[in-house]
Amino acid sequence: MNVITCSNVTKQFGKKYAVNGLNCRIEENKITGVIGRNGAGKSTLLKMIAGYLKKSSGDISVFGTHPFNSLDVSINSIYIDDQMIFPPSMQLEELLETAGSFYPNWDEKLAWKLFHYFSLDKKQYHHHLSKGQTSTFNFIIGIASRCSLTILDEPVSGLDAGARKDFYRALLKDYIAYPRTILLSSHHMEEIEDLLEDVLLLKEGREILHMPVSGLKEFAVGLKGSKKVISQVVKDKKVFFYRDLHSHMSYAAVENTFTKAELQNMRTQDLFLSAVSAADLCIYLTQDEKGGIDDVFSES
Ligand SMILES: Nc1ncnc2c1ncn2[C@@H]1O[C@H](COP(=O)(O)OP(=O)(O)OP(=O)(O)O)[C@@H](O)[C@H]1O
Repeated sequence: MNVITCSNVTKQFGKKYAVNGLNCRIEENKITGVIGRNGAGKSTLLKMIAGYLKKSSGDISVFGTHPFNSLDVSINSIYIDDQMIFPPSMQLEELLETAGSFYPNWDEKLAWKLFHYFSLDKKQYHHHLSKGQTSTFNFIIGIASRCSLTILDEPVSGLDAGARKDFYRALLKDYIAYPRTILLSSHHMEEIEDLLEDVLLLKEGREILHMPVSGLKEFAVGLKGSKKVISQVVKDKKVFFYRDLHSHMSYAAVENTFTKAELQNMRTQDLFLSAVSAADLCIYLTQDEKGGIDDVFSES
C-alpha cells in the first residue's frame, strides 16, 4: 500500500522551483532515503509531505488525504530536523515527560534509555544544547514517538561519526521491532545505504530515480582499461562517469545492461570490471555539467 503519492508536485518560492513536477509513491513500512545534493529540494518535499508547507501545484496525498493543515496527518506523523522548536521554559526532562500526550505510540522507556545512553542532562534547556546534542535529542523524540510516518530530515547533522553509527543502529533496531514508514534524508549515502530499502534521488527538484537499493547497487558497472576498448564497449550505453587515467587508460561507470557473455568478453579484452557503489552512483547521477572541483583551479 502507498502511504504517500505525489503527482506532478511543484513548489515555487518566487521564480525558483524547489520541487518541480515530482511524481512518486512511497510504500508503507519501508525506509526510503531521500537523497540529493544541497538545494535539490529534499527538505521542501519532506515539509510538504509533513503538511508544513503548501504545494504550489500538483497533488500530494498522505494517508489518503491532503497533508497541509491535516489533523490526521499531523497525529500520525512526525517531522524531525535541526530547526525544531520546543517551549523555551521547559527542561529536557519535562519535554520527554509531556511528549507522550502528543504521540499515541510514544515509548517513554525507550526515550529515557536513549537519553541516558547519549548522556544528555535532564535539567538542560533545548535552546542551550550544542548542535550535536540538539540532533540527538530531536532524534530521540523522532524514534520514541513511533509515528506511522516518521520523517527524519538530515537527522545526524552535527553528530560525530560514532554517534551517527549509534543513531542508525538504533533506528534500524526499532524499525525492525516496530515497522513504520520512514523517510530519511541525508548527504551521507555511504553511511545509510545498508539501512535503506528504497532510494528517491532528487536533482533540481526532480526525481532522477526511485528504486530499491539492491537495484541501485547493480545499476552500473565500473570499467577500467584501454581508452580505445572502453570507447567501443560503451558506444550505445549510458555513461554516468568518465575519467582519463594515465597512459591511454580510462575509467567509466556505465549503465549495466550488458549480458553475461558481453561481460565475459570484456574481461578477455583486459578490461577490469568493478562494482559501482550506490553512493558513488548517486554522486555521478546528480553532478552538474560544470566539471569537477579540480576544474575551478585549472588555468584554462
Ligand atoms: N523559504 C524559501 N524561500 C526561498 N527559497 C527557498 C526556500 N526554501 C527553500 N528554498 C530554495 O529551494 C531550493 C531547495 O531547497 P531545499 O532546502 O528543499 O533543498 P535541500 O535538498 O533540502 O538542500 P540541503 O541538502 O542543502 O539542505 C533551494 O534552492 C533553496 O534555496
